[in-house]
Amino acid sequence: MLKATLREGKPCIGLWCSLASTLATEIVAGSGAGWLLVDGEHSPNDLRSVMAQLQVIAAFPCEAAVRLPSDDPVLIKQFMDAGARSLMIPNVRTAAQARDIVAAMTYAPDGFRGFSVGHRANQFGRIAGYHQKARENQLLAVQIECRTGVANAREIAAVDGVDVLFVGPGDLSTNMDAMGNPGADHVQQAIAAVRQAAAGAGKASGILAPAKADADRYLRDGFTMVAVGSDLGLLARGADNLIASFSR
Ligand SMILES: O=C(O)C(=O)C[C@H](O)[C@@H](O)CO
Repeated sequence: MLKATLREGKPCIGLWCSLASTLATEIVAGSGAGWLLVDGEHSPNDLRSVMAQLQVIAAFPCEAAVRLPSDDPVLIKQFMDAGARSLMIPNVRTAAQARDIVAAMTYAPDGFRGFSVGHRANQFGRIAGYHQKARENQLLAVQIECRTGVANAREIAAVDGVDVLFVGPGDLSTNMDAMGNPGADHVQQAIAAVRQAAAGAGKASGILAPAKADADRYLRDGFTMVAVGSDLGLLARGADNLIASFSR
């Protein structure tokens, strides 16, 4: 399981599912990836399409992590009830925000996740003790994507219930006046600071790195939850390159 692997400090290679396609996600789930990110932020996904992708991923030894469009506690409740147990939340900037996200994922008395006796997450009431044990199997990856998040990374990493500091290289570089250039020196320094903040709190760090050289370097540096490509990128670039190969 992704959470156990990361807690052992071991890397787990993942892929990003951006096409909002159950079939494409099912194809990618068979790749041997340790986790898949089902994107609800920048992809035309909704609760039903994400649930359909969770259903197909369930057939594979691959953890489904769902990125929500925001830290909205109503969405956290709905997507967790639909079976998402590993969440990625974009643009987390403060420890207080991280604590609120954890609380939204947690049943009372430690949190305020809405209670329902039966849903997909507990196999419609068939998993005895689900509500009492739910926190044990949940994973929270918070995205650090701006200067404020980087500055607060140590405090965010220290929040109980945060498992991963996950760098969004596109947003981070954009928010650091280096749009589209996460390789800029000052952005790389920020990325390293996030990794170090996570490590200092005994937490994992993650990043999306579709270029192999970058992914290899981030893995060497100590990132462990690393996404190394996406269904969208593989299809678009693969199609482009195939057609171009006949026009030379
Ligand atoms: O900021 C980023 O980069 C990410 O969080 C990943 C992107 O949102 C992903 O959709 C690829 O473009």
